[in-house]
Amino acid sequence: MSDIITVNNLYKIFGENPKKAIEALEEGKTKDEILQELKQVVGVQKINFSVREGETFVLMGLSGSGKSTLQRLINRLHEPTSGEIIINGTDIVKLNQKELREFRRNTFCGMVFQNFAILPHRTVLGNVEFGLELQGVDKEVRQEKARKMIEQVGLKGNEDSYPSQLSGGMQQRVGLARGLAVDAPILLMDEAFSALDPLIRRQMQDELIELQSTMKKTILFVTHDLDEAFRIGDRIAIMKDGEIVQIGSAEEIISRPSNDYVKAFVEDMDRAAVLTAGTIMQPAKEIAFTGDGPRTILRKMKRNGLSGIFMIDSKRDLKGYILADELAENLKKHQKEDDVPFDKSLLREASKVDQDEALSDVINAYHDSEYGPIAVVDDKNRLRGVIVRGAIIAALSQDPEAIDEGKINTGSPESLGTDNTGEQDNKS
Ligand SMILES: Nc1ncnc2c1ncn2[C@@H]1O[C@H](COP(=O)(O)OP(=O)(O)OP(=O)(O)O)[C@@H](O)[C@H]1O
Repeated sequence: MSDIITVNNLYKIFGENPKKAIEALEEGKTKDEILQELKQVVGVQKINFSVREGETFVLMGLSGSGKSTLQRLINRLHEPTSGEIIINGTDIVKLNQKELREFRRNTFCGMVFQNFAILPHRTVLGNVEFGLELQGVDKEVRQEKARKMIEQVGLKGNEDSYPSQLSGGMQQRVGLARGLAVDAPILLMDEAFSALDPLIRRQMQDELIELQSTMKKTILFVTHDLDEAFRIGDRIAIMKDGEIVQIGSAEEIISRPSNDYVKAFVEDMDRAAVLTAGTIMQPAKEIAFTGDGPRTILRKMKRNGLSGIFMIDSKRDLKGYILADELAENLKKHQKEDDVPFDKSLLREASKVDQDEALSDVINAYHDSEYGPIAVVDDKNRLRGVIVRGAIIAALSQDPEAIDEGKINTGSPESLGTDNTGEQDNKS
């Protein structure tokens, strides 16, 4: 995916003397000190990031952290104090007003706001076609597009209703349909779902994810809600005092917060719902191959102190799990033979999860597993890694270093249930 928006060293100072404020920032003064001493408000500072085409990129932060200011700079509703904003190869800071109008029309779908900002005297259809009308699209074409979009957001049958006849959730669908109907690559959403009650809000988030999977717009979404950011964002930029303090996927931010501020922020998150099997797995260091003889496999296990081992074929296709005790028992029966083939009845079904499955699913798989480690596979059943009990505990214990090191935490959380896997856990 190529970058559609690139922002370089962007500043926005509100006040009469922005140059002085930027100098003070460079000297290390804080936003508060600059407000006190210079009476200048730092909107955003030292902003550098890129958004990829088709990505849902979320600006997240507390009130006053600068997220709305940053979003408004991106379509130049605010004039930057300094810096570059390159969209599709054009530095929009350099455009004159006429060029800017044209550029906006072809680039932005318009904005979806918290207060819906729909026109009260227009019907649903009239509202949804409005953006296309501004673009100068013919009535017939725009109404056909608008009707399609109304259907996609689940409002079919309400084309002729007026906003006052609709619930909050329905009004926001109108706003969303209006934004999405416009044939432009970037959709800006500012706290779009914040006024909705929690259940409807979640529904709208799900629908946005669903719509986005077919529409593939680039969405720049502002929210103060971390749950929302993590649910819908491919990547999230966390802002504080006008600065971006971390950019990453939900998993990256949760498992590796860049500083104490972010760490405190994500502490209350439901980590089990956000981390995936792929994030917490470790490489499968010792594996048995289908061509290996049983003695070789047993030697491998003994050498590494393993009580079980996964077997794969030459394409890494996962074949099953072998228990050392059972293999040793089986080999005793063939002590005097030279060339013993591997007895396929020793191959047990491996406990496995897909690499994209959430930690909560991994925990369930662990519960159901009879013999310990969980294999992590891709969509072709190829072995990608293993998850041992210690990694699950480390992931739940909010200790990023423990995840890196696969460190065992001796505290056994009830959520993992009975430890029927004994010593084999950390050994595959
Ligand atoms: N037009 C303006 N004039 C002066 N200061 C402004 C203006 N707009 C924003 N600010 C200041 O810039 C800073 C960032 O504000 P901004 O609205 O971008 O934050 P936010 O993270 O979007 O917060 P919220 O969620 O409350 O909207 C704040 O200190 C705010 O007071």
